Amino acid sequence: MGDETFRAKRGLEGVIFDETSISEVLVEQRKLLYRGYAVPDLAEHCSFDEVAFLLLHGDLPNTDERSGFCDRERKNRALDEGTLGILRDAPDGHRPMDALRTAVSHLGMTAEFRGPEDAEGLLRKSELLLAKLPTVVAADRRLRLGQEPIAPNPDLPMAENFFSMTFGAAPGPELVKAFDASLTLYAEHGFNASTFSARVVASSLSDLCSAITAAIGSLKGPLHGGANEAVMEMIGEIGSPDRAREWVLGALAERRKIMGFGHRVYRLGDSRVPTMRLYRDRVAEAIGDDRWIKISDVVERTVAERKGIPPNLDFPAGPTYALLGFDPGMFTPIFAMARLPGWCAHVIEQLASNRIVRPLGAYVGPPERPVLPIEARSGRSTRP
Ligand SMILES: CC(=O)SCCNC(=O)CCNC(=O)[C@H](O)C(C)(C)COP(=O)(O)OP(=O)(O)OC[C@H]1O[C@@H](n2cnc3c(N)ncnc32)[C@H](O)[C@@H]1OP(=O)(O)O
Ligand SMILES: O=C([O-])CC(=O)C(=O)O
Repeated sequence: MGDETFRAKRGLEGVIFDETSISEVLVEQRKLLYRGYAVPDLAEHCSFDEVAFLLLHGDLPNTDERSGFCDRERKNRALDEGTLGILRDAPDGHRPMDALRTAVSHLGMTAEFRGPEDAEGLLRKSELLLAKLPTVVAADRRLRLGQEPIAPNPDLPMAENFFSMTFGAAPGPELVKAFDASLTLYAEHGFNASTFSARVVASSLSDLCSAITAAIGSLKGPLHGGANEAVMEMIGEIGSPDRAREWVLGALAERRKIMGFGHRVYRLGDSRVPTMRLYRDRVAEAIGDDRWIKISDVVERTVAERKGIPPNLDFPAGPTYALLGFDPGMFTPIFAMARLPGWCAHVIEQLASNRIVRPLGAYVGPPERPVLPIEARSGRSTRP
């Protein structure tokens, strides 16, 4: 053991890393507040653009602030040729999250993203990313299917424009509202893995696009944002409600994790699930297809009975996106579009009172030993 001898907090469980005024998770009450506002109220009464403004600027916008914010968002949606070229040249069979991560990394080199990263510069660049991420996600989806990207329509609000760029048209208002509410539910969640990644990168005084690139890489994993895709893969594999119980019991017997269940912070249940479930059920009813819900219900009951573990937001969100017509590869990129204002707010907060993030590790490797000449070394393969 070296000097750094102490018990490691693996996964940083229970560690308070810093103060934040962006969101508050009230575990016992199963509540989540964004800057003091209850998230189900925001999902019901506000659009995602207002929530993005709230996270980035500190409070809900008034009418003038909202119209200025939305005008800038509509004006900045288009991608430069270079970034579109990255998407066009992406290898066949690529993962959509890889395309998104690479596109954001590329955007960071473009002229639009140059300039100082003082408070004003960070807000300007955060708003640019907010406008451009949906365009990247929709364009990549169309190119993957061999279709030409559809240009953003500045006459449409954010959610309608995203449907238009993806499918050519937006569905009815009830379905658009369900999608928009899901973005609000995904927008921010404290010091989760991807947000923490963004803050770590920002803490070395790197730059916003590098921080967001890292966050996207972290979100992609199935233990975090990638779970919403994995949920739908599981439901698809189960196929019908009468196979669901057996499938779950088999997976648990093999000690496999059931995607969309469990949470590091919410041991009693994810505060966002009831709201997402409500919108999922509305979408299923509007479409007249409750297949995924019936399977989900059996999965949820079986996991509760055998493990006592409640679902997290990804569990109802996955089937909602499938019902809205998105392919599973788009689910985690949609999560990233939604989480973008949360990530940017955290980078801004980190830099407002920065200290480089540099924890310690408890060394458990070999003690000090001499460097032998190469002929005298036993080598790894012969080591006991
Ligand atoms: C929006 C989001 O990002 S929410 C998270 C999305 N991720 C998922 O849905 C992936 C599935 N869930 C998981 O892997 C975990 O619950 C995590 C990653 C979310 C949390 O991980 P941790 O806090 O480290 O919990 P950990 O993995 O130690 O689980 C504690 C116990 O519950 C069990 N457990 C936790 N989640 C699950 C699950 N989904 N299925 C089955 N068992 C589970 C573990 O096996 C462990 O049991 P043990 O003590 O008998 O070994
Ligand atoms: O908080 C977490 O660890 C994961 C999560 O639910 C989120 O990022 O929305």
